Amino acid sequence: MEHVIDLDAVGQVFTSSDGTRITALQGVDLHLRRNEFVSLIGPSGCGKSTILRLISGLLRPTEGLVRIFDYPVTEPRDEIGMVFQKPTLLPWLSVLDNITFPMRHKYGRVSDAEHQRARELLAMVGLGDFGHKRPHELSGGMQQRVSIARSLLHDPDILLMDEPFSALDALTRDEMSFELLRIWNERPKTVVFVTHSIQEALLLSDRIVVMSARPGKVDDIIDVPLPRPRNMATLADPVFTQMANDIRMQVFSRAPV
Ligand SMILES: Nc1ncnc2c1ncn2[C@@H]1O[C@H](COP(=O)(O)OP(=O)(O)OP(=O)(O)O)[C@@H](O)[C@H]1O
Repeated sequence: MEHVIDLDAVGQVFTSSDGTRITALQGVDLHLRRNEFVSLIGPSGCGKSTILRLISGLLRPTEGLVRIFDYPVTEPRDEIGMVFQKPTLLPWLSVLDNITFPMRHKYGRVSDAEHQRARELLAMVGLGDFGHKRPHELSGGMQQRVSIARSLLHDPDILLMDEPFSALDALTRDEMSFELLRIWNERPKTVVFVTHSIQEALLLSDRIVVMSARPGKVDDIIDVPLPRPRNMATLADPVFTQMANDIRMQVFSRAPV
């Protein structure tokens, strides 16, 4: 099985402003396959976002090795798209210009083909008629759709998503999960998805990485055998309910009191 992302014995120690050393990650081994959907869950501060930053090349590990397509990660790369908790759109640009902004920023220009692709992506996330609007004219869910479209403009092989739906209301959140599954189905890629929601992780993932409290380690990697395509009926599947309970017990039993 081909690995797209490899973390070998990765450790991360931060030195805080008062000189205290914080071991955020210790001995993390992770091997993620092409086009699989993997969620990271675990208690607050166990290093989930740190893992995304290491994969993205925004951070270099203090121990061990991070590789993408077998090459050590030394800097941010074009094969990777990122979506954060907040949509981080530029308020003075139109929705379409927000989507093409990273290209314009990096290469100084945006080709006609990229403009066309931006319009297609906007249609794909259900906002075909909103390209000329400004971000403040859109709801939170719509803004997050724009940031997903932006992350897909250069058709990355890897999509890193850091609690992308956590700022949304429960209904929009479910809707966005199904939408993400549809997009992932249309444009398969390796997705690493950080969430605090066990349900969200189960609904979306092929595998769930359960992390233990700081110093963050991989506690368990759980295969999710639920059939695809997943939909509303998946939420009522007895396997879903049982797994959600089991994982909840596992996470709580490891969390610091
Ligand atoms: N730049 C930094 N300097 C110092 N400490 C840091 C830095 N970045 C992260 N940390 C610490 O490393 C630990 C892991 O942080 P990280 O944000 O990866 O956790 P997380 O699991 O994503 O947390 P949450 O679920 O609350 O978002 C935390 O204790 C955090 O305070």
